[in-house]
Amino acid sequence: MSVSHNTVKQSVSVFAPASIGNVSVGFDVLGLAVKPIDGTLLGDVVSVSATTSGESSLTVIGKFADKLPSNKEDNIVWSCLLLFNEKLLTVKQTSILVDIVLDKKMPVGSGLGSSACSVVAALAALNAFYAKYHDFSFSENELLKMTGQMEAQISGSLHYDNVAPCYLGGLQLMVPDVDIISRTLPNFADCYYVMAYPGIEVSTKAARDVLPTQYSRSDVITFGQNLATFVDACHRQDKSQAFSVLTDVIAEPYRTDLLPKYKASRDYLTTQGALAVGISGSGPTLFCVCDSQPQAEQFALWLQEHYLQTALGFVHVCKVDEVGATEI
Ligand SMILES: Nc1ncnc2c1ncn2[C@@H]1O[C@H](COP(=O)(O)OP(=O)(O)OP(=O)(O)O)[C@@H](O)[C@H]1O
Ligand SMILES: N[C@@H](CCO)C(=O)O
Repeated sequence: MSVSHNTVKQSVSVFAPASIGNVSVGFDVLGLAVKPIDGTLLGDVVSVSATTSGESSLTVIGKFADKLPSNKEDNIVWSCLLLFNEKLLTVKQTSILVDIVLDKKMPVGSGLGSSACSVVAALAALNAFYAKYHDFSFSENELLKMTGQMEAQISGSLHYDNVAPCYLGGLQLMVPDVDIISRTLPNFADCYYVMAYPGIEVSTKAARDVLPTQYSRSDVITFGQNLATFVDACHRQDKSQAFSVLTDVIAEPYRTDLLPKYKASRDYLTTQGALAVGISGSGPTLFCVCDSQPQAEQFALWLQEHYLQTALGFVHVCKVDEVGATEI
């Protein structure tokens, strides 16, 4: 046996998946992690390694690297390192110097939880790196709080509906309890989620600015009834009941004008038998639910032809990602 004298570089890589924020009935309080059935990594990857230069660095690679600010201080991954070090300083009176590589696979302003993918992959990778080489890690809840803080910094408001499913996997319901933050709901194992990103950008902030500040009593009642019925149906595994109420009265009616071809596509897919169609997060990605793979593939082809608007667009047939952020 030969013995290598090269020192093995201390390194950790984490993948964080795309997610559907809101899931139509849970504005800011429901989110679902998804993964393409063909094995495509739909999400960001962050690698953290021990630095040899005496100072931390950030390198951004990947298909959508050029959509991010060129200045590292404006990249949310850099803010994650600063926050992680601030917390470390508080509990361990120390901080780390690392080289970070962000593989930006997710389009920005897509409705797929792009900033959440970067935030979750970065904080989970830093935490795993510190656990592996320094024997300490923040708890799941502490880390989740940090992801929320970073998501709020970038989007201007604190909502966990992308970071929670991205970190924890599955279907997540945000609860108003800081010691819990998010609960995993049962989802429907035989369902497919066709995700169609048209290739245009809609900023979360702009899509929030078009929303009313007040709602009518009838909308409030419909919202509460749909969300409660959906959550109850998930627990009872009553698929037809769950998807029959997947109607958004809070955001979708005001956002459709920002999404060319959305309304016509939703109407077509619904008449063709989709269980539900909605806007993923703040758009422009459309999601369509069905419980047969051939039908999902057929809808994917249709969306490819009718919903995409630029060469950057794509369609994926997905299932629920039950795992969330994972070391690769
Ligand atoms: N690593 C990063 N990933 C994504 N956006 C980043 C990142 N670093 C900085 N940004 C900036 O943050 C802003 C993110 O905007 P926005 O909240 O609309 O995007 P998003 O989180 O990608 O959207 P969505 O949740 O709809 O996928 C953009 O201006 C982008 O340039
Ligand atoms: N709940 C958020 C998701 C986007 O990050 C919204 O719809 O504005």
